[in-house]
Amino acid sequence: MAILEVTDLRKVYGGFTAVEGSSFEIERGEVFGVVGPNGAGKTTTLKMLAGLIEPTAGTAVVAGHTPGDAEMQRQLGFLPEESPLYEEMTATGYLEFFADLYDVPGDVARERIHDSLDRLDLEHRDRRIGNMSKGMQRKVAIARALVNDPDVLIFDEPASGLDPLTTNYIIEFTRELSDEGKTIVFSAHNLFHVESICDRIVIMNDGRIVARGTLEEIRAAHGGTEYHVYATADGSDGLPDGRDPIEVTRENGQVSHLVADMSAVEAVQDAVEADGGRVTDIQTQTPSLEEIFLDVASEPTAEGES
Ligand SMILES: Nc1ncnc2c1ncn2[C@@H]1O[C@H](COP(=O)(O)OP(=O)(O)OP(=O)(O)O)[C@@H](O)[C@H]1O
Repeated sequence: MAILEVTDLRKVYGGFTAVEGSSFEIERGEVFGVVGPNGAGKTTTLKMLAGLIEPTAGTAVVAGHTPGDAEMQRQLGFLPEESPLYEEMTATGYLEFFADLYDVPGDVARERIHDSLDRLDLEHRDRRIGNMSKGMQRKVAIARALVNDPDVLIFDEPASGLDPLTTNYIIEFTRELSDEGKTIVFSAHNLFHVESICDRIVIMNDGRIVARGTLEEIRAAHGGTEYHVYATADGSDGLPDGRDPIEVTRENGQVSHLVADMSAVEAVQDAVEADGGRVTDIQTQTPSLEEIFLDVASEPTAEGES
């Protein structure tokens, strides 16, 4: 069952449309990625989901509640892209203060906060936040999104600008939260992270969703998997009309035929054998999310869906 339902969400700032007609559903327990180039409308979308900005049109429903309603706030944890923290407070003091705002009983709050900070490997918890490094501050901000033990977490760029070790902790922690059943909406520029933890994604460009689905679905819709058929002979002349390989290259006496599907692989095999050769290897070539992203982000935005 969808825990988050977004229908025709739109945001116009003055005369400028930042988000145009976004619709998607997120299932309970999913890690859902929102990716796109700078200015695509990711943060605006996430803030509308979190009830921090009012949509111009459309609706976002989280666990049956509309953003801003008190019960929805209880079910939601939001990590903003840039999180101003109270610099004079210690990490634990700050987190206890936020837990109190959510009416979390003191002993439950302390245990929850220490558990989150242990798992995020945050040292020096009684240091003033203003004296903490950027990575430490980000960990405190993540722990803040968890003080009310929400079912749905919205993480806007959780690991941007952090060193690889801290980034790794944060990505691994996000994965663990998902394993524990949390639903996570996640925006990131690092597509490797998106690829490694998201179940489904939407790619936004100029305020619109331009691709959506699992990575496999998106790959299939944008060229999909291609196959390299390596052989000792070039059978491409013997292929039936319309079955030409995408590309034929020759290297070190081997001929490589690049083709788009398994039936084309079989056609090449038959043609190579008819030419007196044999197939020596078949390898798949799948486009990375980065390649697809560069492709769809450079296309003029004409929404192909919803
Ligand atoms: N308060 C605002 N007033 C006017 N325009 C805004 C406002 N907030 C955002 N925008 C514009 O809306 C567009 C989408 O911004 P948004 O921050 O959602 O993009 P983003 O995809 O999160 O980008 P980034 O990856 O750079 O964080 C941008 O052109 C931005 O300048």
